[in-house]
Amino acid sequence: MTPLARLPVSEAQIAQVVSRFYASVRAHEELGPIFAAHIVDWPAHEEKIVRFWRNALLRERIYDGNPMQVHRAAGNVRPEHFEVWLSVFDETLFAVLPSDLAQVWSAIAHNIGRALRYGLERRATPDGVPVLT
Ligand code: HEM
Repeated sequence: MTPLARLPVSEAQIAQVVSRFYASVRAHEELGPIFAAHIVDWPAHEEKIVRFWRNALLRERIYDGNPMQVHRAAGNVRPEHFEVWLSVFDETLFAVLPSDLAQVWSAIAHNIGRALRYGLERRATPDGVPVLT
């Protein structure tokens, strides 16, 4: 599959994954409080994330946010959280979707997670020089 190919996933499947994933996140001992510190309107958050995934997987131009900036600005999102987030996400994908589809979406999520994590690790200093810690 080329990087620009659309994944054979339906809008309904994306909505189902997002809804089930955030239900698990809300109940998760470590992730729950991180999100609770930011999200007051869960339906609005989930709608935004559905648009994010429809943009990433179906190439629909319906999300134009900046996740890198949002995660940096959140203040309580740390690089080590990505592993936990991705394991809950994988659990959700394989529970909801046929496994070949879950596999491909999972690989895409891990790539995005790697990029976001890298962005968090390279925290910029006031003079613009990244701190590589
Ligand atoms: C592959 C991994 C991840 C993806 C694809 C992802 C995606 C997103 C997206 C698209 C948003 C909305 C950005 C916007 O407002 O436009 C968001 C918000 C958020 N994410 Fe993530 N995320 C990931 C990992 C994480 C992790 C590891 C954490 C921390 C445990 C996290 C915590 C949050 C929080 C708290 C918000 C809401 C921030 C706010 O509205 O102030 N995310 N995420």
